[in-house]
Amino acid sequence: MKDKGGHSSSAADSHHHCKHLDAEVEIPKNTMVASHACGVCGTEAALVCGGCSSVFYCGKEHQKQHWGSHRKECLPYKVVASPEAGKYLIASRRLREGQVLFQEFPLMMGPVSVSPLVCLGCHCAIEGTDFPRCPECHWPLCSSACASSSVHRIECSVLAADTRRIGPPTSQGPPTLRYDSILLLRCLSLRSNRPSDWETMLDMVSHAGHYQKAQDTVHTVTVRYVKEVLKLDLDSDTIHQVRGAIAANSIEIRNVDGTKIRAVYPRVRLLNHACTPNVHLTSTKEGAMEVRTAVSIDKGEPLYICYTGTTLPLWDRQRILNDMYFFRCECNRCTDPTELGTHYSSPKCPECSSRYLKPQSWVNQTTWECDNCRTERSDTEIQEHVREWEERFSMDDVFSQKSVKQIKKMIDCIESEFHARHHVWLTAAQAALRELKAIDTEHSLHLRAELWAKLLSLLSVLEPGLSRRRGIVLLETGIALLDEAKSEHESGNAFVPQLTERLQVAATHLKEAAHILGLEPPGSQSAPLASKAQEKVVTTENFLTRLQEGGVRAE
Ligand SMILES: C[S@@+](CC[C@H](N)C(=O)[O-])C[C@H]1O[C@@H](n2cnc3c(N)ncnc32)[C@H](O)[C@@H]1O
Repeated sequence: MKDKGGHSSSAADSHHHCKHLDAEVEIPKNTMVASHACGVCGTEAALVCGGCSSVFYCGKEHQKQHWGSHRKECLPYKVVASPEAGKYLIASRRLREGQVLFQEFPLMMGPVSVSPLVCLGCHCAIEGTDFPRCPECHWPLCSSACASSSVHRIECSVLAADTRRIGPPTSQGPPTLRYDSILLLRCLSLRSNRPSDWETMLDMVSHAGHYQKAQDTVHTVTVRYVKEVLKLDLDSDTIHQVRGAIAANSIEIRNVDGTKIRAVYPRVRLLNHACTPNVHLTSTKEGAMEVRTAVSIDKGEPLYICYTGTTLPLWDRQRILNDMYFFRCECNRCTDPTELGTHYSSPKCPECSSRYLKPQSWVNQTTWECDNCRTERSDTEIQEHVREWEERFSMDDVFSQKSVKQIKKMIDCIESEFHARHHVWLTAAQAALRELKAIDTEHSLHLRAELWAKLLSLLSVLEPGLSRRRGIVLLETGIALLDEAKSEHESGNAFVPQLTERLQVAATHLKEAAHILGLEPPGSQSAPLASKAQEKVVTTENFLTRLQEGGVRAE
């Protein structure tokens, strides 16, 4: 856990200013300054702002003079590039945890590539079979009014060229790739409607060449539909490029009704990937994306989000990154054979049972080896073994009708086969917690508290700092400890020092939960959870006070 600092934001800011002016403004040796003019007097500049590297000064005097206005624009991050990772954002000064770096609206949004029926006007799911269609292009809508929504107007006349109605989905059914063309058409429309956004679109990394080479079905069908059926007046290369850019840069978000849609953002798209992210994304209720640091970040460190989900095993993360983003992840977690001490993807050695097998490299098709008895297993064997266990425990009803004792026995059995931080353990623990919620015995409360605490310690490694998910797990762990303490106290068997200790831990977790969830943008779905965490802090502290006064009664 990172230190929370305890500075007020204004104190932290003023600290940045001083450091910024006194220590960070020396221009790097190789920087060309001849072509730059001082941002104040226009004469030749010798210094660059160390914060954003975008404003130049003839000397410190003018830099100090300019800071009053420049500080509002001086960005805490900047864009750099490398041959291996392309362009990406790095911290341009030390960032404290929980700092909002920027908020921005999408360049464009639209349905996910393969989607169930969704309205092209408001992006809400279309229910039932008797839905209206746009009178011009015949695509399904949730209401006739949505035909005239500004977002649907972008593509409607182009879609209407499909007079044989090959594109519009005919009825409710499984998710269809026909929706893949919608965001593509919207992004292609930027060319004539919003030239500077079109430049941004063309600047995005596109893996179109890979898709074409692999004859990717969705990519091929969509590009052919746009070119050959809709007869869009654009060369095929540009259509391929933009479709590839959308695939590599769009982010899945939730529409107001919870439907999955996707959006491309001008700056968020510059965030590279790591399997343990250090920045956190949240949608605001106005539809902007807020980018916030999850942990404190040193100057020069890249800013990372996780493209795959932090709780997938090693091979699933690598497969997604390889197949969709075309790179091999070499982050701290993927290059550490213990995955930061969690052994998240590895089983116990089947021969000596004293160690966990470790991948010999982080690529697929590796071998896994025990560093005690040197037993080896192939990647395929390991994945199959883990998958078998996972299938048993990923079913929703795996623990239904089971007693607390039976649930505990099944979890113990997993812990004898895998590390207690393995993802099979996580899958099972989540299913067990859903079931235990409905069982109100002391035994159940005890197991709940134990599982939540272990889950929290795992998540604190996989997704450290101020992520919303970690906030929710802190809240649940705090509540579980509080409930356990109340129940023990009511039963009359409680040992007060032990109870006090447990309540103190609960209060710490709940306070942190309230802090993390309180950082979510106003009006977001997490706002009620922040209030709930705050209420539980009060309950826990009252309980503690009464316990210390000796006249205890649990609420
Ligand atoms: C959303 S873009 C990120 C910005 C991108 N680097 C650029 O140059 O525009 C995703 C692409 O960036 C590259 N990328 C992202 N994270 C990476 C990493 N950790 N290592 C190597 N390449 C990475 C991959 O090409 C990926 O498909």
